[in-house]
Parts: sequence; C-alpha cells; structure tokens
Amino acid sequence: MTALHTPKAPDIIKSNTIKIAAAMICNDQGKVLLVRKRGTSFFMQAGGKIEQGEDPLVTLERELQEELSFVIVEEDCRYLGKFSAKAANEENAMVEAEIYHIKSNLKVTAQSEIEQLIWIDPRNLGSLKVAPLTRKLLEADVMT
Ligand SMILES: Nc1nc2c([nH]c(=O)n2[C@H]2C[C@H](O)[C@@H](COP(=O)(O)OP(=O)(O)OP(=O)(O)O)O2)c(=O)[nH]1
Repeated sequence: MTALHTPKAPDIIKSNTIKIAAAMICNDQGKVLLVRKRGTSFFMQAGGKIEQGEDPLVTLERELQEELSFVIVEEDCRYLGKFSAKAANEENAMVEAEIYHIKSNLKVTAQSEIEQLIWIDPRNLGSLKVAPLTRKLLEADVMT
C-alpha cells in the first residue's frame, strides 16, 4: 500500500497562488485609492485575476474599467514590480501581484462588485482593515 502524500507547506503555497494585477492609484495630495469588494471586509487595491497568458496591463485595464469606470492614461502609469503576500479573502492562499503605480486626480465611482472606495493617507491607516499585500506595499512606501 502506498502512503498518501501529505503536501508540505511550500507545495500548498505553490498550488494556491492567485496571480493578480493591481493598481496603486495616488492623487496629488498623497492619498491612495483602496476598494472593498462586495461581501468582503478587507480594503485593497483595485485589480483582479490575470487570465491564462494575459498581459497584466491588459488585466488591469479591464479590471479598472469594470470596478471604477477608470481608463488608464499610459503616461500616468508605471510598473512597480511583482509582490506577494497572504491572500486577503481566501484561507491558505498567497497572492502574487503585478503592481502598477497610477497618478490620478479624477473623481472615481464604485461600479459593480465594488461596495466601497476610499482615499486614504498611507501614513495613517489607523484601524482600517487593509489586505496584507496592500499593507506591505504601503508600509514599504513603494510609491516613492
Ligand atoms: N484586486 C486585489 N485582489 C487582492 C489584493 N490582495 C489580495 O489578497 N487579493 C486577493 C483577493 C482575491 O482572493 C483575489 C482577487 O480576486 P478577485 O475576485 O477580486 O478578482 P476578479 O475580479 O478577477 O475575480 P473573478 O470574480 O473574475 O474571479 O486576490 C489586492 O490588493 N487587490
């Protein structure tokens, strides 16, 4: 009889990695836009899952359009890099994110799956419930 293979921690992490593209949208006052998706409690960056073989910027364009009716202006958008953290809304999963910095002073409105959006001061998160990836990026001050 063959023994059942019990996955070790790194296997679990590898098989439960959610790949996303997300935006760090900042305005001239140094505020950052965060969203809270319907039925969830964490505030996070707008964005979503990258489809198989998709260019992350194409993912981000689609997600920002869907979530905020926001159209990316190429010269205001800068790739910051790939970052990972524990996933916010799922047990035992990691999120691996392609992060883009976007400068914008446009008034945005929550669409479809977005229940709430807020502009926050990244130096003063207070007791706000912020997703681990977003907290990591804000604390690392990746925008500067
Ligand atoms: N957009 C986004 N998702 C994040 C962040 N941090 C984090 O853990 N996640 C997690 C939450 C979800 O488990 C997953 C994103 O899934 P989603 O459901 O929002 O993406 P989506 O709109 O493409 O989803 P779908 O309904 O089309 O499947 O990544 C973040 O900062 N931004």
